[in-house]
Amino acid sequence: MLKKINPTETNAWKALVSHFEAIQGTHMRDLFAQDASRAEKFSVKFEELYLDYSKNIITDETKQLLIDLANEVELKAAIDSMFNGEAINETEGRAVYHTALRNRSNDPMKVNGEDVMPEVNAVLAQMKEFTNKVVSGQWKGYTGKAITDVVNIGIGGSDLGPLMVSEALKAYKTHLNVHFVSNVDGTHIAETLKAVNPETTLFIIASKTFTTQETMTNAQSAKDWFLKAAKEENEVAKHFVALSTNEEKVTAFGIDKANMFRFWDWVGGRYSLWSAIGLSISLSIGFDNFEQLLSGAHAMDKHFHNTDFDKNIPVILALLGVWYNNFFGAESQALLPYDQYMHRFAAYFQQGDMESNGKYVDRSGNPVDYQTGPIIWGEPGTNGQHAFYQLIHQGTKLIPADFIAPAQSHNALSDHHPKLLSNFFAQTEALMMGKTEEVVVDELKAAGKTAEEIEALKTFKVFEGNKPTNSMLVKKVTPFMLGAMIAMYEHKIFAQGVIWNIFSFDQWGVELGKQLANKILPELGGDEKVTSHDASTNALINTYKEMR
Ligand SMILES: O=P(O)(O)OC[C@H]1O[C@](O)(CO)[C@@H](O)[C@@H]1O
Repeated sequence: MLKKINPTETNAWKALVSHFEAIQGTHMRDLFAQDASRAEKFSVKFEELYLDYSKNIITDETKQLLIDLANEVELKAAIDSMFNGEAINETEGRAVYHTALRNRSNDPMKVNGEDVMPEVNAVLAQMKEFTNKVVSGQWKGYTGKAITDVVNIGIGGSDLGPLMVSEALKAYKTHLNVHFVSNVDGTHIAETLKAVNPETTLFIIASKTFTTQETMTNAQSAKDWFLKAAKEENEVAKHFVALSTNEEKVTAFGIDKANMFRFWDWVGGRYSLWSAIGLSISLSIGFDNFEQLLSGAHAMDKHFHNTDFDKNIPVILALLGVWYNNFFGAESQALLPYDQYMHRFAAYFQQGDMESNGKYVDRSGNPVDYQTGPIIWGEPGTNGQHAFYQLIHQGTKLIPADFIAPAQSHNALSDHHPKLLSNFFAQTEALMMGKTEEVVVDELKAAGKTAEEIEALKTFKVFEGNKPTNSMLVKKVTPFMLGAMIAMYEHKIFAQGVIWNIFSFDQWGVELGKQLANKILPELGGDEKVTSHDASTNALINTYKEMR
């Protein structure tokens, strides 16, 4: 079980409060000038990943105090609890064991005294066999044709992970075209169905609970569309498979249990891409590559579990996040991949982070009086540079940003990649160094501006700098490396949740909206005026009824 320690009552937190006062006004420019070993000291290598966190507003003392904080909240014991399969998701009474799904060592991992590895391995074997059959064309549709298209129907954790990974690893794509339908907006399924042929399309219904409104609605529409062509209900078995923990609901929907890929309640939705939920990934990049993804995550799991905090990448990222979130008052965290294939990475971690750490109640059930999870956002570089970087450079908000890039591109066209990376390096340098008034004035003089013009312009051209960034450079975005990076952020989120004394693995905050939608749905039928809600909601519903 996780200890219930209020972080703000630790000695380390109190020391960090004073240290923050003392460090205010320190510029990273000066920290670099004072210490030639700074980049070396504040960087870590893991496999073919290099993390440079020297462009943060930290000193040796900051780092030590943050590690003291991690020790005082007993982070190491919490990590052990997770890896030991304890029911650390207390409000749902469940273990948090996505690490077992990628446990390539195959050493026993137990929940309630029972080794889960035989079941994990059995589902992996089922996924392998199925993937190979579909990819090789051995699996036939109802008219005897091989599958060409796969449609994954799921939402949240049953969509974002597979979608993000399939996009990030497109360079490893099999011949199958994998589509993702999540939104209950009929446009999503309708547009997808326009592009596929019922004879050659496989539908994957991905839902842990198999009760989610969006997924069940889309699945039913897909089934209706399919049966319009195939006519016979028994053909469904050749075109529909389910990924779920709920066998009863799967069979009630009409999917044969033989076509069901199981997972377990100790796999959280937003941590499920490593489970059967990853079937669309396996079909999209082949099972061997899916296994590589698992291996990368497993390597990061071992690093997180066994490495001292001062070299532990997820812990370092977590502590830096706490530093800005709780002491500098930063409200958000940007994820900026300089890799077009990773264009859904930030969207994926919006769920991963915000559904995990968006909590205002601590582990004792009391409201916290400090900030918890940040707002996660981001877009791939260089697009972001031409959109929102202005605010990061010269706005009034502090936005810590993670820059991520591969040294080797999968598409080494002429000089695209050096140009892309020159932007990455330039941005992090500019954010840190800024540009002083002195330099601005010199530049304006050199450009032939008059003293008057210089006076009028100079303040607009000054960059304060001192904007924190982490830089992650990987050799190449391979399945292994992507697996490692995803696991890295998963563990960062967990470590932060431990520090903030919150439960990171439930998501009660998504329930109220679902309940109300279920109440409102029947009210949208008929023409009578609705009066059962607040005035605003009544007016919206009634105006909708007039307009439809
Ligand atoms: O896989 P399911 O059960 O359909 O749930 C989908 C998603 O809905 C949520 O429960 C809430 O949005 C997520 O945690 C989950 O990933």
